[in-house]
Amino acid sequence: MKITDVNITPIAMKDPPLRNIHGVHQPYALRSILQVHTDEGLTGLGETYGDLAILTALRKVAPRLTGLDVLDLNGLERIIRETLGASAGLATHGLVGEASDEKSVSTVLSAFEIPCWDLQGKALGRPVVDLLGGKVRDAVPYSGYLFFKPAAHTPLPDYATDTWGEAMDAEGIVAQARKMVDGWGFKSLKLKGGVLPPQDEADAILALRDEFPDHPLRLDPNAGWTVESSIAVGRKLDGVLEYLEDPTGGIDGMAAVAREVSMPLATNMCVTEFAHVKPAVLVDAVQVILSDHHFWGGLRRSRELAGICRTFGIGLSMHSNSHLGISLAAMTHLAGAAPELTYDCDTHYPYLVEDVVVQGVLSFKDGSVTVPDGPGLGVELDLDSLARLAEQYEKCGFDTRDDITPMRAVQPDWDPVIPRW
Ligand SMILES: O=C([O-])C(=O)C[C@H](O)[C@@H](O)C(=O)[O-]
Ligand SMILES: [Mg+2]
Repeated sequence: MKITDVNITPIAMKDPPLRNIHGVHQPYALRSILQVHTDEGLTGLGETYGDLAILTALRKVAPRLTGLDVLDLNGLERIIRETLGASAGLATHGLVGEASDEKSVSTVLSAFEIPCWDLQGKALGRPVVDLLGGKVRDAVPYSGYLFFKPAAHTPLPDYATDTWGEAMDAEGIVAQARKMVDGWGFKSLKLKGGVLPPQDEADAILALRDEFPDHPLRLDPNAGWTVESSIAVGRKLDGVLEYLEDPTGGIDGMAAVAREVSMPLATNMCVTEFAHVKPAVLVDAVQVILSDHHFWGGLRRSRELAGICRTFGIGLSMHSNSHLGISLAAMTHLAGAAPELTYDCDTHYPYLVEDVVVQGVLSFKDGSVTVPDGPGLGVELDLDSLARLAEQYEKCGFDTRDDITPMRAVQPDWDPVIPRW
């Protein structure tokens, strides 16, 4: 089956004012939706970041894929490397570690690899999870992702504010967690930190522990703390956290914290490509790696990462960014076939109010998503929704994720310094 044509559609989806170390989410999050058409009349779906630099790279690669066999993933990688050249360097928003040429290649590779898996599954009449070796679980557990947030964006966007309300202290976070747990059934909780002083965030975790005595808890300040602050929080939360995620920056910084705290340290910032694994292992910097097929190079590479984690006794979890149903399906197939993945995966999905896939296939029950059993990814594009979100992209006025500028609308002297505390 050969690729005949590729459509890449940038879309914008409404997104609540979620806070993080950089600032606050814009009122619209951007994604690129890929439709890869073939000479057998089948179309494969994909979803990745919508930032202009990535969109430009995708558009450069797409015409060169005509004639490629959808099973030839090595050929796909070769074309991408040839097209992007040695200086592929796409800037990232910084919350997933440093940009690099290799990471850019991996990001673009993943974007096209997912539709190829979708096509392979559709051609065989089998779900992607079967192509990855078969199910090790019928449903993939996700964790409830908590964010400090104001009630509304500043300035107010042209749509109604979200239903989550304000959560700028421990009480607000517990209320948000209650909604997540009661509404979605999540069995574990992750708090996005780096917003309040570390001791206040530790207090929010302790409040969550009181309210949810049996839920594994995680805290992730995106490298917002010094080594000293990280150790202080780690000691305060001894026995409370399932893992502490990226408390501080860099492999050496994480190693210094790891030596002094009892809980595992997790990362989606200091080990984000294969070249980072060896230096991290040598100093035992991280005990859990959060995979993310979007920047680790797709499903095949994510399986390789899982094998490396198994080899070195490193735990495997899964990272997320604001995403839609195509990505949720890909994440669920991958996790559904990965025995190494023993932690609940991250997802931003509860914050989503609109999607490009036909509803009904992907739903959360008891915090888990059943692995779709239709051919390929098992999800179908809703063309009307795609057109509406594409129009929203044209009108929204953003072409790149930027959490700093909207923060300055609230606090003009905002300085996104890392580490902050
Ligand atoms: O685990 C993480 O670091 C993330 O999920 C990064 C995201 O960009 C998150 O910080 C967000 O959505 O603001
Ligand atoms: Mg993280």
